[in-house]
Amino acid sequence: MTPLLSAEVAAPPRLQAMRLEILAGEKIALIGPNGSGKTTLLRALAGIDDDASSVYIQGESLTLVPPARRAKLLAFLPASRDVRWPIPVRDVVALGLAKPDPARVDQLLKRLRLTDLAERPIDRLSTGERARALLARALADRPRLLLLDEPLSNLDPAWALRTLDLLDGIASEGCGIALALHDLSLIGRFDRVWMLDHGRLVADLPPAKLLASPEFASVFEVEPASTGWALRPSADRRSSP
Ligand SMILES: Nc1ncnc2c1ncn2[C@@H]1O[C@H](COP(=O)(O)OP(=O)(O)OP(=O)(O)O)[C@@H](O)[C@H]1O
Repeated sequence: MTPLLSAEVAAPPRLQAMRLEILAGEKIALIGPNGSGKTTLLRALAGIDDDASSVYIQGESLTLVPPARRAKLLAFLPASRDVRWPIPVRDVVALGLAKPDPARVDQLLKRLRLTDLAERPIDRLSTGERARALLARALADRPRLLLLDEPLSNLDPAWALRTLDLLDGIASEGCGIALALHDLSLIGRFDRVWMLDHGRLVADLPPAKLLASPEFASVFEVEPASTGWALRPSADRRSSP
């Protein structure tokens, strides 16, 4: 099957070279400790930084397509929820569309339960509400590939699950998704996991295999416990401060 995304990433010194593919309808969880390179990788795949990466979506080179076509191919959601402009939520969502489509904006506001907040300036929303509004903007033009940097991090448990359900529906229509997250309990919702460590792709595995792999044990200093996760015994914990 021809991949939806085909990329050779080269973003030294923060990322080592890696070759990546995403199939249509595939959902990838991107995990790794703080500073391992998740944001850098998503930005490289989105063609944001001026690096030597080569990214093809549906066979089209990201560096060659005009901006309007690019918006149809991919959307990138940054991890920051910081929006300083007092723009109404409705208008923020509309910014995700190449052509005006008020019906689509209404549909997304309803889907993300933002209709009552539609006229409120986005800088006067809670962080989680703002996260939902920014996600709505990313989804607006129905891009083929979604690159989402920690979209669940400010959401309450119900909204994290609703968002995953929403993404399941979008993936079932053929959209590819790569999503950075820290909540390891959610990786079972994804088809594959890319695990980064110090800028290197150290595993590309289905979730169950990843969790059982020696790479997981060595990269994350945690292990499953009755309370969720527990720190693994390690030299730095054994020594007194
Ligand atoms: N603008 C920058 N210039 C130089 N180094 C940077 C810059 N931004 C990030 N870095 C470094 O690149 C490395 C990867 O950062 P990146 O933000 O991609 O990590 P991450 O996995 O997304 O981390 P987190 O889980 O904390 O969000 C880190 O060591 C970071 O300090």
